[in-house]
Amino acid sequence: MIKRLQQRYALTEKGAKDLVRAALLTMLANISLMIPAGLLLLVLMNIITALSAGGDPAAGVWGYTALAAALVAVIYLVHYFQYKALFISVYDESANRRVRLAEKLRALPLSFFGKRDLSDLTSTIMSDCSLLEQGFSHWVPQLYGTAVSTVIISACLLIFDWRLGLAVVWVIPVAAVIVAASKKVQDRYGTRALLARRAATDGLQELLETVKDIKACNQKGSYLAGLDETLAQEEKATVRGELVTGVCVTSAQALLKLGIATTVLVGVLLFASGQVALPVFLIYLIAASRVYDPLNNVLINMAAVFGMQIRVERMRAIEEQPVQTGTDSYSPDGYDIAFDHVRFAYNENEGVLEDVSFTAKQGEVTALVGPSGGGKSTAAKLAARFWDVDGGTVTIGGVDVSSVEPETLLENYAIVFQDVVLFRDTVMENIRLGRRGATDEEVIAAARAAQCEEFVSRLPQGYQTVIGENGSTLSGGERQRISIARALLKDAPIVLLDEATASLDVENETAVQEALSGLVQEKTVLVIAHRMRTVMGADKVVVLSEGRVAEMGRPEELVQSGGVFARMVKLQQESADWKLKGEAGKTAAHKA
Ligand SMILES: Nc1ncnc2c1ncn2[C@@H]1O[C@H](COP(=O)(O)OP(=O)(O)OP(=O)(O)O)[C@@H](O)[C@H]1O
Repeated sequence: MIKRLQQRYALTEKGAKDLVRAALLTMLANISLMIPAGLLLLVLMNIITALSAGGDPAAGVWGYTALAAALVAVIYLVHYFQYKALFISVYDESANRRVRLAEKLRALPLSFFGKRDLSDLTSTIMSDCSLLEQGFSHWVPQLYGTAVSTVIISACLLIFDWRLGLAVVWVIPVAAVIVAASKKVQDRYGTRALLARRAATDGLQELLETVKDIKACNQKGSYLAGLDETLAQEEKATVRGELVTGVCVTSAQALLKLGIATTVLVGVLLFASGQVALPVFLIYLIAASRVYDPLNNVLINMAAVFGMQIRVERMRAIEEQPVQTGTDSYSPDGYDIAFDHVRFAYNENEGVLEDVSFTAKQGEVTALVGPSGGGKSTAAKLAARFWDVDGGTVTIGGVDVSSVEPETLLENYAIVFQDVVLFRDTVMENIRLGRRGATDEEVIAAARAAQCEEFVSRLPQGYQTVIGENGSTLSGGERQRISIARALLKDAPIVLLDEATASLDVENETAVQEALSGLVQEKTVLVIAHRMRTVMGADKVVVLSEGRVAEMGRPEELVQSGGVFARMVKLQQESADWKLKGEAGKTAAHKA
């Protein structure tokens, strides 16, 4: 049973055991609430017997009082343990689930994130986790616990007096059949509402991310009309879902109320014909409401329990994703990066790299150049095992990167990407990310070498200034210099630079180039650069065009050979002579 619960609700073994414990304690709590009715019956029967025999109706009052006090203590204890089982252990499992999910996301390859919508992932991590937390503390144990306690109490009621018992319990299986029969419909409408809500969240997130471009393109009206439509669809789907649930649940609840009526009817008939005593009749009336109360609660939450399954599936889909694994320690022979007949595609049948072979030697700068979309960034990312190749191998000092655990592998890489990621933290901490544990002096030295000093000194609190989300308070060039400082601080044997100096002005670029020359000494440097100034200083150029190596060699040799590279150099020289010219309100490119 534990295994089945684990599978059904994506729980750990401990989580499943806690769920069973919580359900058992809920069952006990429900049953314990019936005990006062039993005691009341006992007291009433004794009083009636005493009165009819002319005895003292108050006899045994102290005994009953002591029994009642003991029962209160038992009920309190059962509810105390139920509370602990429901909330404390369920929240433990929930915390573990979140940590497990975060660990999993950390270990997943980038290909996974490329295929998943970010807002969908965020909602799985945030809202699905919260909903499951609520489900396992408020709904699921109650569902199972109430199901068992209802069967037990119903059996007792039927055994004690089957006629009154039947009058109370007949509605329960009928209500259960209504709910079970409506499960499919509730599932269908619940899923539609969830998908519509996701589409609305996606739309809102996209709006927030792209509001600048939408305004710039003057598309606010048409974009908002589309978003309005998505929100209207969500509203419609949610209302329909609620309506279906409402109809099913209210029908089942109304039926339960009918049970009280049949109990009264049967009870009055039996009492009038002298077949049951008044206290028994009254106790069945009390028992009826006690049985129906927890059932009512379960019915209210039934739709939510049905809806939980979709979220469990989404959670499980993430948990079952294959992760990139590998050894935690490796001993490469130097740090040459070698691509050997590498084949790679992001999506099936859409090859990006085909039969790519080249070596970036340690102590040299290897420049990847070529037309846009040729596969330069992809090759650099494969070198750091952001993705795994589909064919061939990528090795570092002779060790296949796919055999090394990604985090261990990345310890040997300093990477500067085109799209710099900064955190809402101080400049100091943003740079320290390059090497945790670096002293303030080391951070400042790296920042100086990356030409950050000049703009940091202008910030209100210098290195302690908190920069906005993703460095929004800094210019593109400043963000990139922080990223270079990080790489300098890391001082790793392999350096990957993707258009590292693209956002810098000429003056800063020269300074940063100097800093980078210090960084790259004795290292394996793979640089992606469109600017020929950067490329001509490289030891080796690999021209990637349409995913294949078109040419390879020293830059001067390639210029001489008159191939693709020579053509690129010529084009860049020509483009340096072009300028924009405004003419009668029109701006056009003309050759000067
Ligand atoms: N995450 C991704 N998912 C799917 N396709 C991608 C992804 N990243 C890149 N591509 C595709 O792979 C091809 C190579 O892209 P890549 O970024 O490696 O080229 P590049 O030579 O670095 O281009 P650029 O010089 O413009 O940066 C392109 O067709 C691109 O559309």
